[in-house]
Amino acid sequence: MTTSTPSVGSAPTASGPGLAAATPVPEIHKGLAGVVVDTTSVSKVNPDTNSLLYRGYPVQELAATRSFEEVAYLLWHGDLPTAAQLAEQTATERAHRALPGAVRNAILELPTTCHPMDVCRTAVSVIGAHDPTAEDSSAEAEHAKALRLWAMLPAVVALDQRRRRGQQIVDPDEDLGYAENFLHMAFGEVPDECVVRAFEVSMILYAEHSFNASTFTARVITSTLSDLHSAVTGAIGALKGALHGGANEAVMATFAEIGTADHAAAWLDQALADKRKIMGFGHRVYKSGDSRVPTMKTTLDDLVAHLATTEAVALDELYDALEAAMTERKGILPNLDYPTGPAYHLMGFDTPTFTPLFVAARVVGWTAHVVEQRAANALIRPLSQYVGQAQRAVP
Ligand SMILES: CC(=O)SCCNC(=O)CCNC(=O)[C@H](O)C(C)(C)COP(=O)(O)OP(=O)(O)OC[C@H]1O[C@@H](n2cnc3c(N)ncnc32)[C@H](O)[C@@H]1OP(=O)(O)O
Ligand SMILES: O=C([O-])CC(=O)C(=O)O
Repeated sequence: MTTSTPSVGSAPTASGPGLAAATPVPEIHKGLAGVVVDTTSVSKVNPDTNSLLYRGYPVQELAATRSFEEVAYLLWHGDLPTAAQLAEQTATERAHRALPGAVRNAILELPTTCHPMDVCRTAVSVIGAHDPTAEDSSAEAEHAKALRLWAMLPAVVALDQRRRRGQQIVDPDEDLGYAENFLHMAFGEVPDECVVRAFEVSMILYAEHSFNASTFTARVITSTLSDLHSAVTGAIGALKGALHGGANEAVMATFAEIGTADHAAAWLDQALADKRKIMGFGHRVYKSGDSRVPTMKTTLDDLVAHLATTEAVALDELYDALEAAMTERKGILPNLDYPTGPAYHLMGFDTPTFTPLFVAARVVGWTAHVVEQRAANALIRPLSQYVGQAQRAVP
């Protein structure tokens, strides 16, 4: 429903259609912009220093030196794992990679006309329905469920891409690390180390980002004392939108529309004249660049140099040309979805699979927030300013 927008600010009174003359106008924070709603110790996004810390560690350093498995442990437990802790987590993760038959069948029942994010969302819901500990909200049970869900999501994403391509499903390989196994299940082989590392870096960078829209959704759902799978299912719905995770898919659509680097500036001028949002640019919190982009862009450049195909080089040139034009015209910089889109394309993923890859990474952050929200819960229920009809009698 569209209503007249109340003034944003702290004007003391308002008058207008249907409002009593002296109704006080509260300060409206449209989109909750600038509002601090709670504390968190999972990650710190600092737009002033253009930095992102996971449990205190700079994400760039983690991406350069650590595995995604180690980063997942860090986000869930607050500290990097010892060798024994990592070994225990790894054993559990590898033991839960294969999808239960009911989950696999539920995915295979879904039409290939639906978006892969719908498949992810449905799969998590089915996994929850079959989990005998679904209603156990102790921190221990929540961590165990989070770990199993994280272990299963690569199989969900890979299976869905393969069935859409009419390919045989590839079973997980317990001898491979998380990233290698994910790529093995998606493509039937483990690609070169450069590709594996690029994929792993993207997973680390995508894993967590404080109170973004999908994480906040997970926290809202948790705040009602609902269960972890419901929280993740809702978060997937929030991530799907093009203003959030769906932008990595939309970036490739933009590149396809532009074609080649020499068309980027003219395309952008027309798109801005048409008041279009340019996907992969801008951010609610960072206003002078997304802290994760330099790492992911270097990773993309490494991938392009490694592949050294005409297509890869042309895509990188188009990337640079659109970024340069957008910076010059609007001063709006890329967010993480801008380099991950072309990187996933060059790795061989189908474009609609990009946002499910984000899901597979962000499930770590979401579930860390579910546990944190539950530990110090308050029902999340903001207020609104009513701007509809004044009270009237039913005729
Ligand atoms: C991993 C992630 O989820 S990162 C985000 C991924 N999303 C995208 O890439 C989608 C494109 N980007 C956007 O739509 C926005 O930048 C958002 C939604 C991410 C953040 O937006 P907000 O903080 O709400 O800022 P808002 O949309 O009000 O933008 C402020 C101004 O910059 C403009 N602007 C911001 N981003 C863009 C963009 N990508 N293209 C064109 N203009 C933009 C707006 O039009 C607005 O201009 P105005 O003041 O003249 O009206
Ligand atoms: O923080 C945000 O609003 C969006 C984002 O970059 C993310 O979720 O990674």
